[in-house]
Amino acid sequence: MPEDNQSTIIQTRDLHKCYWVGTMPYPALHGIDLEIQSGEFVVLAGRSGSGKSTLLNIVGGLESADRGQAQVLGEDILKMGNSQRTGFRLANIGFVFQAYNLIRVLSARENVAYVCQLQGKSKQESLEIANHWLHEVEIGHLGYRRPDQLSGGQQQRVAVARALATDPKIILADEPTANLDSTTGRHLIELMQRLNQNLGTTFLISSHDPDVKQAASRLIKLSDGFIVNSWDEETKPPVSLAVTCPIRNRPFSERLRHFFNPRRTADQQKKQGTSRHS
Ligand SMILES: Nc1ncnc2c1ncn2[C@@H]1O[C@H](COP(=O)(O)OP(=O)(O)OP(=O)(O)O)[C@@H](O)[C@H]1O
Repeated sequence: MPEDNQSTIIQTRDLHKCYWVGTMPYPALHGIDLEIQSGEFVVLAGRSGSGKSTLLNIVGGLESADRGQAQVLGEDILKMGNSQRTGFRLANIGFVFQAYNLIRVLSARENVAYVCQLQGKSKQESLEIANHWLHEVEIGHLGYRRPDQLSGGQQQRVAVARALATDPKIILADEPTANLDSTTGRHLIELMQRLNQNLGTTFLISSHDPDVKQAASRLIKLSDGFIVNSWDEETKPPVSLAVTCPIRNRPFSERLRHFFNPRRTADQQKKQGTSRHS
């Protein structure tokens, strides 16, 4: 059961992220303040490009941010070095991706066991854990099949078993039903809900899928990199891309350009920001 005394398990403050393609900035997040309590089943909704994956990736320690804080289980994940972050992820966070991301040459149970071996468990113990979780996600009988011998829904169940096998506090799922037909997607989300209720694992899921949104204990709406209360709410234009995309995070060529002609860079960014929101 979810913990009665909920505590904040994920918290971000003023989180900014901008991607660069050559000299063009692509702002993704604008000052995101997020709070997730342990045991919640939260869905991040928003149209394509609204920043859902970016937010999940930063919270999961897969990407850096330009500015702000991201506390996961009380630790500032943005301040960790690479190896510390990898260890933290392995111990505390399970990932489920839209494209399953299974290792093609390994069987379902080997795929699940692999993450346990990364945690330092023996092969035998890891395979036993894998069997347990494959049964939990109702495909225990398919453990010896490779991913290409499984349906999309079955592969995603393997991915969920793999995410759970390390006994994480948090599962981050990026569009987990996007490649599944609606019935299979519904079954998967019901399974995730059940696991959330039985194990108390916190789920943060990004999705466009109405069935997933329906299942949420809380829905967070993202629009153009902002959290909004309703889809009608106008998002603030990224007036200050110069702030969102700090100089030190820009590509070298862009830093040089800015150094020689800061005005031109600001104008270029303003134009870019205006065109994105016009
Ligand atoms: N690697 C990248 N390089 C450049 N721009 C990127 C990159 N990744 C994301 N972006 C941009 O950042 C913004 C947010 O993208 P993100 O993938 O987080 O959105 P999303 O809501 O997850 O979209 P989708 O639902 O299509 O997966 C978009 O404008 C996108 O084009």
